Amino acid sequence: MNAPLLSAAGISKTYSGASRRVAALDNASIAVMRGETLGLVGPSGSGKSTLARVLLRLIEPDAGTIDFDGADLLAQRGERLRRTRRRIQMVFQDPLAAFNPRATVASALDDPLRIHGMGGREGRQAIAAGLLERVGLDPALASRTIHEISGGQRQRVAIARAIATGPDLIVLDEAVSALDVSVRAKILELLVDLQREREIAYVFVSHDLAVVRAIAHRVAVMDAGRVVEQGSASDVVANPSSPTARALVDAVPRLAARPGNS
Ligand SMILES: Nc1ncnc2c1ncn2[C@@H]1O[C@H](COP(=O)(O)OP(=O)(O)OP(=O)(O)O)[C@@H](O)[C@H]1O
Repeated sequence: MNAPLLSAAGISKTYSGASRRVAALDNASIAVMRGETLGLVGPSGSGKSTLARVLLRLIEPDAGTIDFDGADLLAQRGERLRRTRRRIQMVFQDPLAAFNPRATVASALDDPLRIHGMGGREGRQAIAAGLLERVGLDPALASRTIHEISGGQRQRVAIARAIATGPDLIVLDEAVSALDVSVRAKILELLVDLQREREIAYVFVSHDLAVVRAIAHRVAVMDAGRVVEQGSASDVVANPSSPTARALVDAVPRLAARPGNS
């Protein structure tokens, strides 16, 4: 069997505030294969976002190891880490928070290309136009500000920015949760198409099991900072083995009623 693209093992993280300590991750482990989508589900506060941010090296864990494509991710610093960052991108729930709202779409796309030294100024403009087209946006949107486009368009720009550097992995944290149902379906379709085209792996964090069921090959179920169950998306939905997964499935009657739907 092939080695996973990313494998995180024994990850623990405690937040220490002035008055209390929160064990957000407690010995959590996941693995993601190249080109696959791992759905990360669990109740509110179970540690999904913290684990996503640990994978992106936005939060340093207290314990654990992360292997990314055969290298120790947590040991990487400086130029070595910068090169890896190009290969692990992110899309978050609220693109308004992720972008400077007064920046133009063109500059939002130019940033990662410039930072990673991809193309000269004109080359980057052409790449950005191609990216916009690929995510289903009119390249004429390039001159608008992030503030001036719709939520669905913003999320497409976020996806364009994420794929700009040719990543192997994109971590998506509630990336479609704020979108209405029809826009959500189109964005999920785009993500699936991009994955097929470019063999990108996704870690797809969502509180919505129905959405995860639609996009993920495998699912990891989190509770209280631990991964309590991992399996194929159809198995976890049809035969949840942990009380946490059972509760998530029961909360979506439509899913429980259609276990054979794969
Ligand atoms: N910066 C922080 N400082 C202190 N505690 C935090 C911080 N971020 C998260 N926590 C706590 O850590 C735990 C895990 O939070 P996390 O956001 O990772 O969970 P989650 O599963 O993503 O939740 P949700 O689905 O509600 O977004 C929660 O108890 C949360 O209150």
